[in-house]
Amino acid sequence: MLPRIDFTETQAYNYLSSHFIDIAPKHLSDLFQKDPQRFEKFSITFGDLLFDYSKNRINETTKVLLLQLARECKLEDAISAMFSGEPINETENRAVLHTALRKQDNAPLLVDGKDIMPEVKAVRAKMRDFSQRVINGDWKGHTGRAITDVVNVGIGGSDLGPVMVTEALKPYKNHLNIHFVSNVDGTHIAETLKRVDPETTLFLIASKTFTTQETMANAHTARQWLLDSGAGRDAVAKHFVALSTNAKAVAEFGIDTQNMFEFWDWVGGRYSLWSAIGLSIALSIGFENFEQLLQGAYATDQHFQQTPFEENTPVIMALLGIWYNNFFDAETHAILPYDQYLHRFAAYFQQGDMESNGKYVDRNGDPVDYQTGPIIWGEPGTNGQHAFYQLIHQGTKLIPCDFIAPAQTHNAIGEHHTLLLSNFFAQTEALMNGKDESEVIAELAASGKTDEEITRLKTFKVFEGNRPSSSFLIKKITPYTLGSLIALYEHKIFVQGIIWNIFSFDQWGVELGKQLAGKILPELRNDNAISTHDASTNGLINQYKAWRQ
Ligand SMILES: O=P(O)(O)OC[C@H]1O[C@@H](O)[C@@H](O)[C@@H](O)[C@@H]1O
Repeated sequence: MLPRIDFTETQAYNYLSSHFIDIAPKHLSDLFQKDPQRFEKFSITFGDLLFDYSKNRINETTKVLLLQLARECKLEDAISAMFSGEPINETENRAVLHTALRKQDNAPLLVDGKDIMPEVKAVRAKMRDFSQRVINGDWKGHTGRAITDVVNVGIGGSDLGPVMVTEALKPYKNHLNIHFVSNVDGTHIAETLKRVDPETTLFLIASKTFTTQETMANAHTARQWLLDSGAGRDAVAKHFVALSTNAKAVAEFGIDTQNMFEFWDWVGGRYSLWSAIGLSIALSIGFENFEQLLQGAYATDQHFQQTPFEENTPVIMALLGIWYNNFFDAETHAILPYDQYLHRFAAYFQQGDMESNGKYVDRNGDPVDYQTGPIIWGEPGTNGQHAFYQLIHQGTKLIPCDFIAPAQTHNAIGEHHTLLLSNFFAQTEALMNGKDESEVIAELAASGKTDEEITRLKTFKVFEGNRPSSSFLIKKITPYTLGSLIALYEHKIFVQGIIWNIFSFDQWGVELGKQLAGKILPELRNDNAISTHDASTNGLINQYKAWRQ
């Protein structure tokens, strides 16, 4: 069982509350001036990844107190509980073992007294064999032609991870075209089917439960499309495979369970890209590269388990988040990759973080009286700079930012990467230092402005700075370093959930909307006026009925 500790009642929280009063008025640029060792003190190099957290509104005391907070919340026990397979997802009575999927050592891992590693390895071997056969053309479609296109049909955790990773690792891609269909909006599958050939397309029906409405609707449409093309029923076995925990539902759909890649209820959907759900990744970049991704994540798992908290990257990431969320009252957290290939990274962690820690009930079942998970958002730089950075620099909200950039690019074209990285460095510096009034006045005077103009304009051009950021500089985005990076964020989410005393691995908040949609659906299948809901919902439904076709 996970500990039940109200972190706001710890000694560390008390100390942090008074320490906050000291830190809040301090400017980051002063902290840097006073301490030439600041970068060395507040940065961690882990493999090919440099985590610089020195541009955060902390000093050594802050760090000591935040680490004390983690200890008082019994983080160490929680980490071993997760890795050892205790059922820490208590509301579903399940273990949380996405880490087992990337485990590289041979030690057994028991869940309910049974070693799960042989099954994990068997599915990995099956994925290796299958992906190799599809890639090298041995796996044929129903007319004997090799597969050219793969369509992953899934949503949420059965979509976002594979989408993000296949995009991030495009430089490693082979000849297969990979498509993703998630939305129940028929447009998504219709537009995808226009681009593929029924003779050479393989559908991966990715659903942990194999009951998700969107995925089932899209899967049935895809199967009908195949049959409508003239293919016989036996063609389904050559063009459909399932990635799921639910063998019964897979068989009912008509997919041979031979063509099912299994995973288990101890893998949360949003943590499942390491499982059979990653088959689209293995098909896209080859199994060796998929294994590299797992190995990179395993390196982070070891770092997380073995490194003292002082130098433990996910622990520090999490504690900084708590510092802003619970002391500075920051409501959001921006993830800003300076790498076009990482353009779905923030979207991926919107689910990862917000579905995990967007909860107001604590582990005792009581409502919390403090803030929990932040709103996660972000877009790649430099595009974000020309869109929302205005608010980050001069808005009224404090937005802690994570900047992520590779030192080496996969596309060394002219000076592009140098230009990109100059923006990355400049933004973190600008957010921290800002620009004071005297600098603004000097600049305006140098540009020939009159005294009157200077007086009128100067306040608009001042940047108060003191806006915090952390930077991840990665030697190169490879399957291995990407695996490490994703796992860092996963463990950050875990640490925060432990400290906030919430359950991070269930997602009851997604159920109510599904339930109500199930009730409304039959009401939309006829033309009768509806009066069973509130006035707004009735009004919307009735206008929809009046306007459709
Ligand atoms: O993989 P399946 O079971 O289709 O679920 C897909 C998604 O469904 C949502 O409602 C959430 O519960 C997500 O956590 C999950 O990833």
